[in-house]
Order: sequence, then C-alpha cells, then structure tokens
Amino acid sequence: MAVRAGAAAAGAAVVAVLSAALALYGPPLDAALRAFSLHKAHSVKDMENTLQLVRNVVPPLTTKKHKGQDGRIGVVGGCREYTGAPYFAAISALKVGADLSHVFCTQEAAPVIKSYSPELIVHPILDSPEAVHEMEQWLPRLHALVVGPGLGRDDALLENVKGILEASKARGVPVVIDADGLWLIAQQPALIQGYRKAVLTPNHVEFGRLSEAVLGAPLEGGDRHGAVLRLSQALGNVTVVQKGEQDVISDGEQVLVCSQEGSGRRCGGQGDLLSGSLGVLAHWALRTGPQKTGGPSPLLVAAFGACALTRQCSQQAFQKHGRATTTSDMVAEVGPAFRRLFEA
Ligand SMILES: NC(=O)C1=CN([C@@H]2O[C@H](COP(=O)(O)OP(=O)(O)OC[C@H]3O[C@@H](n4cnc5c(N)ncnc54)[C@H](O)[C@@H]3O)[C@@H](O)[C@H]2O)[C@@H](O)CC1
Ligand SMILES: Nc1ncnc2c1ncn2[C@@H]1O[C@H](COP(=O)(O)OP(=O)(O)OP(=O)(O)O)[C@@H](O)[C@H]1O
Ligand SMILES: [Mg+2]
Repeated sequence: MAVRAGAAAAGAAVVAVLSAALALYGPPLDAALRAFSLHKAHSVKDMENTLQLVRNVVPPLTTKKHKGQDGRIGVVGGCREYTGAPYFAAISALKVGADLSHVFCTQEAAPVIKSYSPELIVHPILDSPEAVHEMEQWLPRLHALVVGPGLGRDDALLENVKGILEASKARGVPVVIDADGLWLIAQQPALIQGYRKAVLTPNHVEFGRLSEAVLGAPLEGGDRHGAVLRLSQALGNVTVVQKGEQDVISDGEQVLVCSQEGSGRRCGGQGDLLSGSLGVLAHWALRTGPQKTGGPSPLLVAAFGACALTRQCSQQAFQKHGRATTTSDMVAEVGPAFRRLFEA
C-alpha cells in the first residue's frame, strides 16, 4: 500500500477522459472537441484510477498456466542499420511478462540480434521473397505484433511488411505500429484505416508526418489533445499515442494524458521500450476486455500503462545514471518499475 501511494504521489500525472456519451450532443467531431474542452477544465485527477485499470488487466502469476499463455509477441523490424531497436522492443515485451518474444528481421540483422540475447527467438525472414508466406505460418501462434522498430525504409522490406499487416488484419491480430512502420502508414494510410486493433505510437516527427498524410495539414503548435483526437478519428478510431513531454492517447472518442514523471534524458531507444511493452499490454487488455478497463477502451488503458511504465523506467534509470542513462539502463528497470506501478 505504501509503495502504491508513493507511486501515485511521485507521478505528477494528469488523466483527461473525454466521454463518448457527450458526443451525443452534436455532430461527432464538433461535439467530441466541445466535450473535450469541457473536460479539460477539470482534468487534473489522480492518475491512480487509470493505473488501477492497468492493474486489472495484468494476469496473475500462478502455477496453473503453461508457457505461452501470458503472451507470445512478435516484433517485425531489424535490418542492416538498426539492430538495437527490435532488440529493445522484444526484450521489453519479455520483461513486462510475455512468455515468448520473437523478432522477424532481415537475414543480415538476425545473428547480431541473437547475439544480444539468448532469450529472443529470431527469424531471418523479412527480406525473403517468401516473407509474407513465412509470417503467415507464425501469425496463428502470436498474440500481438509490434511493427516497425529498426525496420528501415527499403522499398522491398516495406512491401513485405504491407503484406504482413494485411495478413495480421485478416486474422484479427492486434498490431502496435511504431518507427518505420509509421513511415509506411504515412505513405499508405488505407493499410490501417478502421482497424480497431491497431495502435500507432508516433514521436514528434512521426506524428507531424502522419497528420500531413492523413489530414492534409501540418502539425499545429497548440492543441495536442485535439490533434491526436482528430488523427485517430480520421483513421477510423485507430488508437494513437503521441509521445512527448506528456503522452497524449486517443481512440477518437476519449483522450488520456500520461504525465508520469520521466527524465530529461532523450537517448534513442526509449520509444522501442514503449512499443514492445505495449505489445504485451495490448494483448492482456484485449483479452481481459472492456468490463475490466471501465470507461476507457482496453487499448487506451494498455497504451497508458506502457507510457507510464516507460517514463517510470526513465526516472529510475536517471536516478542511478544521470546524463549517462541509456536505454539499456532503462530496460534493467522494467521489473522494478512494473512492480512499483502495477503490483503494489
Ligand atoms: N539502437 C537502434 O537501433 C535504434 C534505432 N532506431 C530506429 O531508427 C529508425 C529511424 O527512427 P528515428 O526515430 O531515429 O527517425 P529519423 O531517423 O527520421 O529521425 C531521427 C531524428 O532526427 C531528427 N529529424 C528527423 N527528421 C528531421 C527533420 N526533417 N528535420 C530536422 N530533424 C529531423 C529528429 O530529432 C529525429 O528524432 C527506426 O527504425 C527506429 O526504430 C530508433 O528506435 C533509436 C534506436
Ligand atoms: N519531452 C519529454 N519529456 C518527458 N518524456 C518524454 C519527452 N519526450 C519523450 N518522452 C518519453 O520518452 C519515451 C519515448 O518517446 P520518444 O519521443 O523519445 O520516442 P522515439 O523518438 O520514438 O524513441 P526511439 O529513439 O526509440 O525511436 C516516451 O515514453 C515519452 O513519454
Ligand atoms: Mg521511435
């Protein structure tokens, strides 16, 4: 209890919830924005309520389960240039509590990623002409995919990932799309349009690119909440997490804001920790269902949990390492941070 109270006090978090019901008072977009600004006026709440919703979806550790039941997650990414990003995403999924974590990468990247960790299962298939077919063999065994960390922007790879996304949608596999996966979505938003089991996790630059592609408008400075809400609505209620000083999360109906204390360190790889964690939490939240996540949708709650966890890891790592903090230091904090936020 004391730890939970401490966590709540330490996190200067703001939770803003826009009720879908309020949208009944007018045309959906206008009403949603009006309801949102109404809500903003009294949006400073204890984040404890939303963290409790995350706790509700975390599966208990018991002796009754077999390996695989608490999550089999796939990360699609890893190429010649980028091997760290898929590693960070996949190892974070495992440390959050997935039982098995797979990486689907190019042939060249595979031995490098394997050498980082014996815990990951690494498939060197992404640059094969048979990539989509090979992936289809694995999809029935996966609970969620994280698409994009370290993927790069090679056209042939992106074409394969397009096929993988289409196959995932056809099977109803939840997908978290990050990094170069978002580059692909900015080229072809139709790929994800209306797929409600998708979560996009853009950083500042990626959000601007998506906004321009989907809404035809560059990112405006002021109203981040409205911008995220509008992008989600334009994509047919795909959940969007805009990372930044505060993480703003929307499914086009509600908006959550996570301002859990993090740190001033902005080293590369923190977003990969977030997307990997979210892969597991998305599976857990969808499996548990809306009756346990209360007002916000399961994917909103999962995204809030991944944001809070990433920022808590950043805070804890920074306390130990200060300016020298790197993402590996944050990965080492996943266990303690998770316990502090969700298992108190
Ligand atoms: N260790 C690793 O292997 C890492 C690999 N990463 C991968 O790197 C790839 C590229 O992702 P990034 O987020 O680095 O994307 P970018 O390479 O597009 O951007 C990198 C940074 O450059 C700057 N930048 C980008 N566009 C700019 C512009 N038009 N004007 C001025 N500055 C601009 C921004 O500071 C941006 O954060 C992804 O596949 C990603 O997953 C990152 O996840 C970081 C860690
Ligand atoms: N200004 C900020 N203040 C506090 N936390 C931040 C800030 N900007 C980003 N973060 C946090 O850092 C994490 C990663 O976000 P970031 O925008 O760095 O992602 P990214 O650029 O995709 O990272 P990556 O290098 O992995 O690709 C998120 O949890 C986010 O909350
Ligand atoms: Mg990123």
